Amino acid sequence: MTVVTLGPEGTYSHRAARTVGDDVDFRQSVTAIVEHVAGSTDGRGVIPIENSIEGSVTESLDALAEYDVAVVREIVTPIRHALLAQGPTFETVASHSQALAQCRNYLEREYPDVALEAVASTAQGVERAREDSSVAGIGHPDNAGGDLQVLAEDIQDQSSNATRFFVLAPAAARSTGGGKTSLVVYPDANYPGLLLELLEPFAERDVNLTRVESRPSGERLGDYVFHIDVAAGLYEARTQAAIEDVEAIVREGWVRRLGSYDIEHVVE
Ligand SMILES: O=C(O)C(=O)C[C@]1(C(=O)O)C=C[C@@H](O)C=C1
Repeated sequence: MTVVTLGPEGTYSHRAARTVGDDVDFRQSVTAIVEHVAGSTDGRGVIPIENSIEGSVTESLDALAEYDVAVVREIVTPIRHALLAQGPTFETVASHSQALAQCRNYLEREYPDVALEAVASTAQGVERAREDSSVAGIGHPDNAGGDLQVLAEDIQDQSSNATRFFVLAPAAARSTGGGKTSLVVYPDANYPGLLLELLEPFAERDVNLTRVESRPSGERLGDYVFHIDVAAGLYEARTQAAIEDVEAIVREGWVRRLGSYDIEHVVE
């Protein structure tokens, strides 16, 4: 089975995808990965969802609201960034915007005068550094080699830096088994107490929420899509009952069950 993820070779997404399957294929954006999985019969995709320093990967959340796919596993992995370049002097640091942000304090302290360039992935930044001696990349240290040296390791601003990835499958592969469930809720309404109403069905049944994130719906200013994760499986009566209550509240909008899944911690 081919696993599609963010390329080129050497991204953190690639490292997470290798735990799903050996045959990895690359796309240039998270949206392209989700679109591929949604249109496949048996495809798998791995996308970053949330980082412990920088928070949500918003492109991923928006793609999950747009395409009908299933979440079948969560992978949590430590993110330990290295600074890679051909030599100690460079003018630009190129990396994924999440990685640049995760190393913000380090860069301000050690390289206050360099320009920052956001590219599609950490590995693409490393490629830029391999081609151009005036550019350094931020990425996994395993990307060093050839002309590229590791100038510094563990440059992320918090040593506990970690990212959650979702493993995606076509909607038909949705599972009700697992310790966590992800939902996307679009109320298409706005009135005082709406969010409280949406969360009460879970509290009443002792279902612990592990994440609530709001994203602009794109329809109009102040209109939101909510991404809700709970620490309970869809197979549980309490989860089903809570979601039915939410569906009754958002009659004008929709609720998408992304599925239930378990978490895997991948250390390297
Ligand atoms: O650019 C990469 O290497 C990615 O896999 C993307 C990504 C992200 O979007 O968060 C993944 C993990 C790290 O948090 C930094 C970048």
